[in-house]
Amino acid sequence: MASSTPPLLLKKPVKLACVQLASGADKAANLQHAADKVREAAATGAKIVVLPECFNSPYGCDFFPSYAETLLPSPPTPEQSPSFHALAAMARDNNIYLIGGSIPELATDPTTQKKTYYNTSLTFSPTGDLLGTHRKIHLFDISIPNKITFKESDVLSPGNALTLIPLPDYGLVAVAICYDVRFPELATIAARRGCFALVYPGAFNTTTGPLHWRLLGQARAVDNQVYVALCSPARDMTAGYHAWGHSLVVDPMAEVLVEAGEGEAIVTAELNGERIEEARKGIPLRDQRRFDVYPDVSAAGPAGAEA
Ligand SMILES: NC(=O)CCC(=O)C(=O)O
Repeated sequence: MASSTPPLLLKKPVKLACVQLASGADKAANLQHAADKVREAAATGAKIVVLPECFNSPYGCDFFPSYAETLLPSPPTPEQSPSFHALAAMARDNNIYLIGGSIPELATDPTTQKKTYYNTSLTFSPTGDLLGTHRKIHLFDISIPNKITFKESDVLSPGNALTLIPLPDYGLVAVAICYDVRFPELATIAARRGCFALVYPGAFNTTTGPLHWRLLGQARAVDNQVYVALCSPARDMTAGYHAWGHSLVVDPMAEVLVEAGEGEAIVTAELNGERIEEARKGIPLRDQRRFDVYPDVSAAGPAGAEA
């Protein structure tokens, strides 16, 4: 009997671009600059374009409330969320899938008027329709003496759902944000549910960036035999937070296909479903797992609230 070949997770090859964007304090200027850079990225032939974490504001707890936008009910009005409408237009005008980095989100309880803030990523289709929303699940709370202390949870609340977004032309993509990359279970669950790529808008810093950014990108790729894209803001030494930069794309064998420096840049890579299948045939982890010895983290639990 002929053995059946599994369908490719990525239906056809696609160019993905990470836009390592320089942003400042002026939101309108940031949105205009993002639109210019997304157009430039699309002109390279990229059909999936990724922006960085907090692309429309400086990154920091002091900034989240004043830059936050209301996203629900969806679609918001242009007054509630200029960034939502700017991202939708960028996707539509360039005929691309746009993984729109992240923005601070404000959710106001209609009964109590209590305000809750999230770090939220929006993904749009080439027709400008919202395909998925990810609220950062793992908040960036760290303290490394004499180096860096950061506590997103002082202001932000965590999201509670893994996000898998179907891109009709290509397949499923998993979107998570920055510190989420440190949690391998999240990536593994997304990969076992069939994504071809794990995409993380991020903003690592100059202490952990050199040690962990590339390593984590490669680790998530080699663990899961999928593509990984990490997209950072450009470094700005005049800002309060110094982003690491080094946006990159890693292939399913953990080879870094492309990596930016610290300044503004657009990096692109071709993703091909055959590469995922080759990696999985050559090193057949998927057939060798020992769920009789350890549990399958993707089998149970509440993590599955997809886009
Ligand atoms: N914005 C973030 O989540 C930063 C994460 C980070 O720098 C890390 O070391 O993790």
